Amino acid sequence: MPAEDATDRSAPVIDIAGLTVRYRDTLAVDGLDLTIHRGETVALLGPNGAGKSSVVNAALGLFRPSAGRVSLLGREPAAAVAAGGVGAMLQHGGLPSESRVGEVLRLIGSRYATPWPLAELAAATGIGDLLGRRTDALSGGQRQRVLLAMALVGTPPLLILDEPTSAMDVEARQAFWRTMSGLAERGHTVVFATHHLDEADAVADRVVVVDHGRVVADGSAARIKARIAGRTVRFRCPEPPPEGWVAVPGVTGVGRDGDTVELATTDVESTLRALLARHERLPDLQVHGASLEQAFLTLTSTGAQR
Ligand SMILES: Nc1ncnc2c1ncn2[C@@H]1O[C@H](COP(=O)(O)OP(=O)(O)OP(=O)(O)O)[C@@H](O)[C@H]1O
Repeated sequence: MPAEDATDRSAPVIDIAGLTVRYRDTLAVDGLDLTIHRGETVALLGPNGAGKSSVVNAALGLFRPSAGRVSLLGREPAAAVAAGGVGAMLQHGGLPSESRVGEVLRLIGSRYATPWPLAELAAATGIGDLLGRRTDALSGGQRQRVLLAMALVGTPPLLILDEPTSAMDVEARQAFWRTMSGLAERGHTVVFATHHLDEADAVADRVVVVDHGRVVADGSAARIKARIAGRTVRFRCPEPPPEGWVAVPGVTGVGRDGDTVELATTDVESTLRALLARHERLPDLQVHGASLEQAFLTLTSTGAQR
Protein backbone atom coordinates (compact mmCIF):
# COMPACT_ATOMS: atom_id res chain seq x y z
CA MET A 1 0.00 0.00 0.00
CA PRO A 2 1.16 3.62 -0.42
CA ALA A 3 3.21 5.13 2.39
CA GLU A 4 1.24 7.18 4.86
CA ASP A 5 1.72 10.92 4.53
CA ALA A 6 3.64 12.71 7.25
CA THR A 7 1.66 13.99 10.23
CA ASP A 8 2.83 15.70 13.39
CA ARG A 9 3.72 12.76 15.60
CA SER A 10 3.31 14.56 18.90
CA ALA A 11 -0.06 16.27 18.32
CA PRO A 12 -3.19 14.33 19.27
CA VAL A 13 -4.97 12.78 16.31
CA ILE A 14 -8.31 13.10 18.11
CA ASP A 15 -8.85 15.73 20.77
CA ILE A 16 -12.33 15.80 22.30
CA ALA A 17 -13.09 18.13 25.21
CA GLY A 18 -16.35 18.52 27.11
CA LEU A 19 -18.35 16.86 24.33
CA THR A 20 -22.06 17.00 25.07
CA VAL A 21 -24.72 15.59 22.74
CA ARG A 22 -28.43 16.00 23.46
CA TYR A 23 -31.35 14.68 21.44
CA ARG A 24 -34.39 16.53 22.80
CA ASP A 25 -34.73 15.10 26.34
CA THR A 26 -31.92 12.54 26.03
CA LEU A 27 -28.45 13.40 27.24
CA ALA A 28 -26.48 10.96 25.04
CA VAL A 29 -22.95 12.29 25.70
CA ASP A 30 -22.23 14.08 28.94
CA GLY A 31 -19.14 16.31 28.87
CA LEU A 32 -16.84 13.60 27.51
CA ASP A 33 -13.07 14.18 27.21
CA LEU A 34 -10.91 11.92 25.06
CA THR A 35 -7.46 12.37 23.57
CA ILE A 36 -6.05 9.81 21.15
CA HIS A 37 -2.54 9.81 19.76
CA ARG A 38 -1.03 8.67 16.50
CA GLY A 39 -0.68 4.92 16.06
CA GLU A 40 -3.07 3.97 18.86
CA THR A 41 -5.70 1.29 18.31
CA VAL A 42 -8.55 2.26 20.59
CA ALA A 43 -11.73 0.27 21.31
CA LEU A 44 -14.81 2.14 22.48
CA LEU A 45 -16.87 -0.20 24.62
CA GLY A 46 -20.19 0.39 26.28
CA PRO A 47 -23.66 -1.07 26.67
CA ASN A 48 -26.46 -0.29 24.21
CA GLY A 49 -27.30 3.39 24.35
CA ALA A 50 -24.08 4.32 26.19
CA GLY A 51 -23.32 7.04 23.63
CA LYS A 52 -20.61 5.42 21.46
CA SER A 53 -22.22 6.19 18.09
CA SER A 54 -23.04 9.71 19.24
CA VAL A 55 -19.34 10.24 20.08
CA VAL A 56 -18.28 8.77 16.72
CA ASN A 57 -20.80 10.83 14.72
CA ALA A 58 -19.97 14.04 16.57
CA ALA A 59 -16.24 13.35 16.14
CA LEU A 60 -16.79 13.04 12.40
CA GLY A 61 -18.59 16.39 12.36
CA LEU A 62 -21.86 14.82 11.20
CA PHE A 63 -23.74 17.18 13.50
CA ARG A 64 -22.90 20.05 15.77
CA PRO A 65 -22.67 18.95 19.42
CA SER A 66 -24.68 20.74 22.09
CA ALA A 67 -21.40 21.71 23.79
CA GLY A 68 -17.68 20.98 23.71
CA ARG A 69 -15.16 20.77 20.90
CA VAL A 70 -13.65 18.14 18.66
CA SER A 71 -10.43 18.39 16.72
CA LEU A 72 -9.28 15.72 14.22
CA LEU A 73 -5.70 15.87 12.99
CA GLY A 74 -5.50 19.40 14.39
CA ARG A 75 -8.52 20.64 12.39
CA GLU A 76 -12.27 20.99 12.56
CA PRO A 77 -13.76 17.53 11.87
CA ALA A 78 -15.40 18.53 8.57
CA ALA A 79 -12.13 20.03 7.29
CA ALA A 80 -10.12 16.94 8.29
CA VAL A 81 -12.64 14.66 6.54
CA ALA A 82 -12.74 16.88 3.42
CA ALA A 83 -8.92 16.83 3.26
CA GLY A 84 -9.01 13.01 3.12
CA GLY A 85 -7.44 12.55 6.54
CA VAL A 86 -10.21 10.38 7.94
CA GLY A 87 -11.71 7.08 6.82
CA ALA A 88 -15.05 6.28 8.41
CA MET A 89 -17.28 3.26 8.56
CA LEU A 90 -20.63 4.06 10.10
CA GLN A 91 -23.24 1.72 11.57
CA HIS A 92 -25.78 2.66 8.90
CA GLY A 93 -23.34 3.60 6.16
CA GLY A 94 -24.79 3.51 2.66
CA LEU A 95 -23.44 2.38 -0.69
CA PRO A 96 -24.26 4.15 -3.96
CA SER A 97 -26.99 2.12 -5.68
CA GLU A 98 -26.96 0.79 -9.27
CA SER A 99 -23.15 0.69 -9.39
CA ARG A 100 -20.50 -1.99 -9.40
CA VAL A 101 -18.25 -2.30 -6.37
CA GLY A 102 -15.03 -1.81 -8.39
CA GLU A 103 -16.42 1.30 -10.11
CA VAL A 104 -17.34 2.90 -6.78
CA LEU A 105 -13.89 2.23 -5.33
CA ARG A 106 -12.12 3.53 -8.46
CA LEU A 107 -14.22 6.68 -8.37
CA ILE A 108 -13.54 7.37 -4.69
CA GLY A 109 -9.85 6.52 -5.13
CA SER A 110 -9.55 9.06 -7.97
CA ARG A 111 -10.19 11.83 -5.42
CA TYR A 112 -6.97 10.96 -3.58
CA ALA A 113 -3.38 11.70 -4.46
CA THR A 114 -2.16 8.25 -3.40
CA PRO A 115 -5.07 5.81 -3.41
CA TRP A 116 -4.48 2.22 -2.28
CA PRO A 117 -4.13 0.29 -5.59
CA LEU A 118 -7.45 -1.49 -6.21
CA ALA A 119 -6.10 -5.06 -6.48
CA GLU A 120 -4.11 -4.68 -3.23
CA LEU A 121 -7.04 -3.03 -1.44
CA ALA A 122 -9.40 -5.78 -2.63
CA ALA A 123 -7.02 -8.45 -1.33
CA ALA A 124 -6.59 -6.70 2.04
CA THR A 125 -10.34 -6.35 2.56
CA GLY A 126 -11.35 -9.71 1.07
CA ILE A 127 -13.48 -8.34 -1.76
CA GLY A 128 -11.46 -9.60 -4.75
CA ASP A 129 -14.44 -11.59 -6.02
CA LEU A 130 -16.92 -8.77 -5.45
CA LEU A 131 -15.44 -6.03 -7.66
CA GLY A 132 -17.82 -6.78 -10.54
CA ARG A 133 -20.82 -7.26 -8.25
CA ARG A 134 -23.64 -4.71 -8.06
CA THR A 135 -23.67 -2.80 -4.78
CA ASP A 136 -27.32 -3.72 -4.17
CA ALA A 137 -26.60 -7.46 -4.52
CA LEU A 138 -24.36 -7.92 -1.47
CA SER A 139 -24.92 -9.85 1.74
CA GLY A 140 -24.62 -8.01 5.07
CA GLY A 141 -21.04 -9.20 5.66
CA GLN A 142 -19.98 -8.48 2.04
CA ARG A 143 -21.48 -5.01 2.34
CA GLN A 144 -19.46 -4.38 5.47
CA ARG A 145 -16.23 -5.42 3.72
CA VAL A 146 -17.00 -3.07 0.80
CA LEU A 147 -17.73 -0.23 3.26
CA LEU A 148 -14.38 -0.94 4.86
CA ALA A 149 -12.64 -0.79 1.47
CA MET A 150 -14.35 2.57 0.85
CA ALA A 151 -13.01 3.84 4.19
CA LEU A 152 -9.50 2.63 3.36
CA VAL A 153 -9.15 3.53 -0.33
CA GLY A 154 -7.53 6.90 0.41
CA THR A 155 -5.16 5.31 3.03
CA PRO A 156 -6.19 7.92 5.59
CA PRO A 157 -4.03 8.34 8.70
CA LEU A 158 -7.13 8.08 10.92
CA LEU A 159 -9.82 5.40 10.79
CA ILE A 160 -13.03 5.73 12.79
CA LEU A 161 -15.18 2.60 12.66
CA ASP A 162 -18.56 2.05 14.29
CA GLU A 163 -19.13 -1.67 14.99
CA PRO A 164 -17.14 -2.62 11.88
CA THR A 165 -17.35 -6.40 12.26
CA SER A 166 -20.93 -6.79 13.45
CA ALA A 167 -22.10 -8.59 10.28
CA MET A 168 -18.84 -10.42 9.48
CA ASP A 169 -18.29 -14.15 9.86
CA VAL A 170 -15.36 -15.42 11.92
CA GLU A 171 -12.97 -15.66 8.96
CA ALA A 172 -13.81 -12.17 7.66
CA ARG A 173 -13.44 -10.80 11.18
CA GLN A 174 -9.97 -12.31 11.59
CA ALA A 175 -8.89 -10.99 8.18
CA PHE A 176 -10.30 -7.59 9.11
CA TRP A 177 -8.24 -7.40 12.29
CA ARG A 178 -5.09 -8.53 10.46
CA THR A 179 -5.56 -5.61 8.05
CA MET A 180 -6.14 -3.22 10.95
CA SER A 181 -3.02 -4.44 12.77
CA GLY A 182 -0.98 -3.89 9.59
CA LEU A 183 -2.30 -0.33 9.35
CA ALA A 184 -1.60 0.35 13.03
CA GLU A 185 1.98 -0.89 12.57
CA ARG A 186 2.40 1.67 9.80
CA GLY A 187 1.34 4.47 12.18
CA HIS A 188 -2.33 4.72 11.26
CA THR A 189 -4.67 5.44 14.16
CA VAL A 190 -7.67 3.12 14.47
CA VAL A 191 -10.66 3.91 16.69
CA PHE A 192 -13.55 1.46 16.73
CA ALA A 193 -16.78 1.03 18.67
CA THR A 194 -17.62 -2.58 19.39
CA HIS A 195 -19.65 -4.99 21.47
CA HIS A 196 -17.12 -7.78 20.88
CA LEU A 197 -15.16 -7.70 24.12
CA ASP A 198 -12.89 -10.51 22.92
CA GLU A 199 -11.86 -8.38 19.91
CA ALA A 200 -11.25 -5.34 22.07
CA ASP A 201 -9.13 -7.48 24.37
CA ALA A 202 -7.13 -9.02 21.53
CA VAL A 203 -6.75 -6.08 19.16
CA ALA A 204 -6.89 -2.76 20.98
CA ASP A 205 -3.92 -1.37 22.83
CA ARG A 206 -6.32 0.92 24.66
CA VAL A 207 -9.90 0.33 25.79
CA VAL A 208 -12.22 3.22 26.60
CA VAL A 209 -15.39 2.17 28.41
CA VAL A 210 -18.30 4.58 27.96
CA ASP A 211 -21.45 4.52 30.07
CA HIS A 212 -24.23 7.10 30.22
CA GLY A 213 -22.24 9.31 27.88
CA ARG A 214 -19.14 9.43 30.08
CA VAL A 215 -15.80 7.65 30.12
CA VAL A 216 -15.87 5.24 33.08
CA ALA A 217 -12.56 3.47 32.36
CA ASP A 218 -9.63 4.16 30.06
CA GLY A 219 -6.48 2.07 29.72
CA SER A 220 -5.10 -1.18 28.40
CA ALA A 221 -7.46 -4.16 28.61
CA ALA A 222 -5.08 -5.64 31.19
CA ARG A 223 -5.24 -2.49 33.33
CA ILE A 224 -9.01 -2.35 33.17
CA LYS A 225 -9.23 -5.99 34.17
CA ALA A 226 -6.79 -5.35 37.03
CA ARG A 227 -8.78 -2.32 38.14
CA ILE A 228 -11.67 -4.45 39.27
CA ALA A 229 -9.02 -6.69 40.85
CA GLY A 230 -11.42 -9.58 40.55
CA ARG A 231 -10.31 -13.19 40.75
CA THR A 232 -12.34 -16.33 41.01
CA VAL A 233 -11.22 -19.23 43.19
CA ARG A 234 -12.88 -22.57 42.38
CA PHE A 235 -12.53 -25.90 44.14
CA ARG A 236 -14.54 -28.96 45.11
CA CYS A 237 -15.67 -28.88 48.71
CA PRO A 238 -19.00 -30.29 49.82
CA GLU A 239 -19.05 -28.76 53.33
CA PRO A 240 -19.05 -24.97 53.80
CA PRO A 241 -17.55 -23.59 57.04
CA PRO A 242 -20.14 -22.93 59.77
CA GLU A 243 -19.88 -19.14 59.37
CA GLY A 244 -20.26 -19.43 55.56
CA TRP A 245 -17.87 -18.75 52.67
CA VAL A 246 -18.47 -15.00 52.80
CA ALA A 247 -16.54 -14.90 56.09
CA VAL A 248 -13.34 -15.94 54.26
CA PRO A 249 -11.06 -12.88 53.84
CA GLY A 250 -11.37 -11.15 50.48
CA VAL A 251 -14.50 -12.98 49.38
CA THR A 252 -17.16 -10.77 47.81
CA GLY A 253 -19.42 -13.37 46.24
CA VAL A 254 -20.19 -17.08 46.40
CA GLY A 255 -21.43 -19.37 43.65
CA ARG A 256 -22.04 -23.12 43.53
CA ASP A 257 -22.08 -25.62 40.72
CA GLY A 258 -22.85 -29.09 42.14
CA ASP A 259 -20.11 -29.74 44.69
CA THR A 260 -17.87 -27.05 43.15
CA VAL A 261 -17.66 -23.77 45.03
CA GLU A 262 -16.78 -20.56 43.19
CA LEU A 263 -15.64 -17.63 45.30
CA ALA A 264 -15.21 -14.14 43.86
CA THR A 265 -12.41 -12.38 45.71
CA THR A 266 -10.68 -9.04 45.64
CA ASP A 267 -7.69 -10.41 47.58
CA VAL A 268 -6.80 -13.79 46.18
CA GLU A 269 -3.76 -14.27 48.41
CA SER A 270 -5.65 -13.78 51.71
CA THR A 271 -8.49 -15.95 50.46
CA LEU A 272 -6.16 -18.81 49.54
CA ARG A 273 -4.21 -18.55 52.81
CA ALA A 274 -7.42 -18.74 54.85
CA LEU A 275 -8.78 -21.65 52.82
CA LEU A 276 -5.56 -23.64 53.00
CA ALA A 277 -5.25 -23.03 56.76
CA ARG A 278 -8.67 -24.59 57.25
CA HIS A 279 -8.72 -27.32 54.58
CA GLU A 280 -5.90 -29.75 54.11
CA ARG A 281 -6.96 -30.36 50.53
CA LEU A 282 -8.85 -28.23 48.05
CA PRO A 283 -9.51 -30.66 45.19
CA ASP A 284 -9.50 -29.24 41.64
CA LEU A 285 -8.36 -25.82 42.88
CA GLN A 286 -8.35 -23.21 40.12
CA VAL A 287 -7.78 -19.46 40.17
CA HIS A 288 -9.05 -17.36 37.29
CA GLY A 289 -8.37 -13.71 36.49
CA ALA A 290 -11.20 -11.35 35.65
CA SER A 291 -12.20 -11.35 32.00
CA LEU A 292 -12.71 -8.08 30.16
CA GLU A 293 -16.38 -9.03 30.15
CA GLN A 294 -16.48 -9.20 33.97
CA ALA A 295 -14.65 -5.87 34.17
CA PHE A 296 -17.08 -4.36 31.67
CA LEU A 297 -20.12 -5.57 33.59
CA THR A 298 -18.67 -4.24 36.83
CA LEU A 299 -17.79 -0.84 35.37
CA THR A 300 -21.02 -0.15 33.51
CA SER A 301 -24.67 0.04 34.37
CA THR A 302 -25.10 -3.43 32.80
CA GLY A 303 -23.29 -4.78 35.86
CA ALA A 304 -25.25 -2.67 38.29
CA GLN A 305 -28.46 -4.21 36.99
CA ARG A 306 -27.26 -7.71 37.78
N1 LIG B 1 -31.17 10.45 16.52
C1 LIG B 1 -31.50 10.26 17.79
N2 LIG B 1 -32.59 10.83 18.31
C2 LIG B 1 -32.93 10.68 19.62
N3 LIG B 1 -32.21 9.93 20.49
C3 LIG B 1 -31.11 9.33 20.03
C4 LIG B 1 -30.70 9.45 18.66
N4 LIG B 1 -29.55 8.74 18.48
C5 LIG B 1 -29.27 8.19 19.69
N5 LIG B 1 -30.19 8.54 20.61
C6 LIG B 1 -30.20 8.17 22.03
O1 LIG B 1 -28.95 8.59 22.58
C7 LIG B 1 -28.43 7.62 23.48
C8 LIG B 1 -27.04 7.16 22.99
O2 LIG B 1 -27.21 6.47 21.77
P1 LIG B 1 -25.95 5.94 20.90
O3 LIG B 1 -26.50 5.43 19.63
O4 LIG B 1 -24.94 7.03 20.83
O5 LIG B 1 -25.42 4.78 21.84
P2 LIG B 1 -24.46 3.54 21.48
O6 LIG B 1 -23.54 3.39 22.64
O7 LIG B 1 -23.84 3.73 20.15
O8 LIG B 1 -25.50 2.36 21.45
P3 LIG B 1 -25.48 0.94 20.64
O9 LIG B 1 -24.41 0.12 21.27
O10 LIG B 1 -26.86 0.41 20.95
O11 LIG B 1 -25.26 1.22 19.18
C9 LIG B 1 -29.47 6.51 23.54
O12 LIG B 1 -30.28 6.74 24.65
C10 LIG B 1 -30.24 6.67 22.25
O13 LIG B 1 -31.56 6.20 22.40
